[in-house]
Amino acid sequence: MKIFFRFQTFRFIWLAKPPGQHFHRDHQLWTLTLADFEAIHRCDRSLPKNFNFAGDVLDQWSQKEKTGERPANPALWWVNGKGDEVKWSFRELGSLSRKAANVLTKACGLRRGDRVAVILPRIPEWWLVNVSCMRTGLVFMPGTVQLTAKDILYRLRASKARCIVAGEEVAPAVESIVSECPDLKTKLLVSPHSRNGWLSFQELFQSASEEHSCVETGSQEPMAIYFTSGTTGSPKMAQHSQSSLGIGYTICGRYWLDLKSSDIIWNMSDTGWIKAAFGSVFSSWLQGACVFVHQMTQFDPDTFLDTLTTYPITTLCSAPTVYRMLVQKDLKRYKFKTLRHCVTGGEPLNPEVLERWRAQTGLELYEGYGQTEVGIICANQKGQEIKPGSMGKRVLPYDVQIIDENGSILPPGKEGDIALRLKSTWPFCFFSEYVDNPEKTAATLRGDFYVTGDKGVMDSDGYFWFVGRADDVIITSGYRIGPFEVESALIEHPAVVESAVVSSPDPVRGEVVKAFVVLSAPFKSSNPEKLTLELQTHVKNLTAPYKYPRKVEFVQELPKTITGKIKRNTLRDQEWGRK
Ligand SMILES: Nc1ncnc2c1ncn2[C@@H]1O[C@H](COP(=O)(O)OP(=O)(O)OP(=O)(O)O)[C@@H](O)[C@H]1O
Repeated sequence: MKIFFRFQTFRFIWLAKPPGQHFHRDHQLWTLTLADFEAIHRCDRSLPKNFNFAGDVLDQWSQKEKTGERPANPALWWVNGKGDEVKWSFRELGSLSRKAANVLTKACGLRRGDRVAVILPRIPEWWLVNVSCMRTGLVFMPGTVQLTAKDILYRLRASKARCIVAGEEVAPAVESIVSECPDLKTKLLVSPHSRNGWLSFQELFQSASEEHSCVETGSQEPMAIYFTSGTTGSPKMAQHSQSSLGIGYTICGRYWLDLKSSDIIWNMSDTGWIKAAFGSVFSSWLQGACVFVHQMTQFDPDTFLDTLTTYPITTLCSAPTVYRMLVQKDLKRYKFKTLRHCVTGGEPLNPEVLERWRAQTGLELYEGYGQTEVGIICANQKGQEIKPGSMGKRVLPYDVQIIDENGSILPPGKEGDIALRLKSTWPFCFFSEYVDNPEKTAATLRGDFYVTGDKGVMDSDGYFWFVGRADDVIITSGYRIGPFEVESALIEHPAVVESAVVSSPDPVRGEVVKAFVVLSAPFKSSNPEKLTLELQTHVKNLTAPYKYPRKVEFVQELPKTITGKIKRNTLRDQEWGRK
């Protein structure tokens, strides 16, 4: 409720001023267009020397609003399910983020290039702080509110952050470790209440000026640091530039998300992950679309479906795990009047889930494949035929290939490492480096390629098929087995909600396939031995028989990262007694 009133006040202040009075033309306006950005992707045009997403993109949309060239669609539409709502136009976002920029530079004394850790839930301030970091040249480092004190300590120390912006959810955790972070100078609290030792964002914001000139950042200047999901180890700090994020998501916003300025996109990602930057900032705002946010603290299928039927959302972006849960419901009961485009990624999407989504909603599900480091690499783009189970075709400007251990390109149909060919220069939409970790950055290279660490196959039509993370591939009796194929076979059985397939030690074969299975409600009390046999026969009938899980364990849930990805390595370590 507090947030609502606060922002209603901002809105009132803004509307009380004559339109345009506080509009700033910071630099470069309209020297670059979306067509230019696409030309950069196609390598038909070089990167501009300077680029700033706030000045060169957001302020352009603000200008278009002024001249009526953009539909009357908010830039940000936030709800919390309790009746509170915030709607900002691009002009409002511009004016509010200039105030926030002054809070960061004047009141907090931060300087261009300083790193700012931002641990906020899905509240409008997250977008304000993000855009104000762009305006001031500060390096934005988001983290999820689910981080523990230990996680926060790791992030603050590794990044040498100068400032942390957080809410009350994590303030006690920050206080418990702050003495171990000598580089941290400022703690900025986003809350209606004050707290000892913290500056109050709300108070400083109220009195901050709207006058601010956007910093003229270089295209390759650092813009953000993203910690990877930590699916396979400690999160790595992938640093992105103004252009890698600010221009690099043009093609996928246009052709994968199929966005136009009249669209309203609901991207479910937590604010701590690059998927939030991708879907709720860059891809969408490059196209001038409205970003819809529901501040759900926990995913709840019923609230989710109500939201989708209540608001005029046109585009949905969510992880496969969400679609896996949704297809358990009777979706035919819901009318999604405006929804027309659904995408997913971050994990493999089982073909069974795609088929069930299609059958129940009449909508396609467009899968994309990407990484924090390099953005979207492959996707089923609008207009392309979808092959269920495939991640689609390569996305410009990437030249995606399957290579062997020597860096040689493998022919279609052969399994190998999914890799991106590097021309003479580092692609502009790549991360710049893993901060302070040149060895890790160098380890991603093999000959002329950047190696993703995933195994896959390309077919003769140029579609890519995910086999598994390189470490997840199971080698048994000389056969190589990708967990995804076995999991996809298992989920076709009505007893299986989801599963994780890993290697397990075996005295004869070295390792064998083991499946951890979460059962659907009607099968929860089945006889385990009988059901194991049934599932094994089912997999043998659907895939090459040697892939069937020799061991099956029924579990209540699977270990997952905060982003919802299955942590197969945890189960594998457990099997091999490595814990
Ligand atoms: N459509 C997809 N199908 C299969 N796997 C996917 C898909 N999209 C993403 N992934 C997986 O997610 C990985 C990228 O995720 P992210 O950048 O969040 O880091 P992470 O690899 O999960 O974490 P860490 O590097 O810390 O272990 C990809 O390398 C791939 O393994």
